[in-house]
Amino acid sequence: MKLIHLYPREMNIYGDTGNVLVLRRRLMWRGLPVEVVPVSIGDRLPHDADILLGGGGQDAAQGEIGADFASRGAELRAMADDGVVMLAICGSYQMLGHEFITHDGQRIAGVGVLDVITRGQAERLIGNNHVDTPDAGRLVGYENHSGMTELGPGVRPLGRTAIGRGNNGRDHTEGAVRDNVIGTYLHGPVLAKSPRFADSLLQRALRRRGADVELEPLDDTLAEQAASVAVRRPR
Ligand SMILES: NC(=O)CC[C@H](N)C(=O)O
Repeated sequence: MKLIHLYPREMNIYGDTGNVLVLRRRLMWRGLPVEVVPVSIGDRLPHDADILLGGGGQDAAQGEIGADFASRGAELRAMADDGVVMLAICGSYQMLGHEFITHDGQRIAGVGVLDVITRGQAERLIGNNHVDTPDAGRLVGYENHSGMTELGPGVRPLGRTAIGRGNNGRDHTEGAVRDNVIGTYLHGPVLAKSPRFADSLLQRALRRRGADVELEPLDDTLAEQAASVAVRRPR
């Protein structure tokens, strides 16, 4: 498996890089070969990627990578159409959408992989959050964003948020999905406390390669204990 880690320096708040480590480790535990390729400003995007991961960032960091990210639009859309698995957290989620207008009016162009648009507001949505997905278990994480994201008809929500504020604090949706592309506001890193969801990403990537094997079960007792403590925390 080839994992692409987008902008590891600029887009890594609340330990989102942990998502890369979790996937890498879950593959290694099963004896499956894995390579992680960091892609920063100006680097070539490998076209044989299986999974692409991007973390959250401050508005300023999103501005810094904005032009470089936007220049990769055609490549990223082609990869998404080709079934590459993508997990984009918060700032990267916003930038996979059509655009992000920051709270102070700066327009950061997105790449239109996800049919969502985001506008910043004065109040930030902050706190613990979790969502139940229909087919990949519970995601447990933490949100902190000024951007309010509205979903278009080209995506479906990742799940419904009961306690958190999710995409926009209004419609109880959290995240967005199309094909194998998933965006979410959940930091944490989210995959550390969502082992079933982590495996569902690996399973999608293996299936796309024609290796529709069942992943060997792992002992996720600690991750599940951490998740059950986290969901009982106050928001
Ligand atoms: N946590 C994040 O990635 C924040 C994203 C964006 N800067 C916002 O505030 O909405």
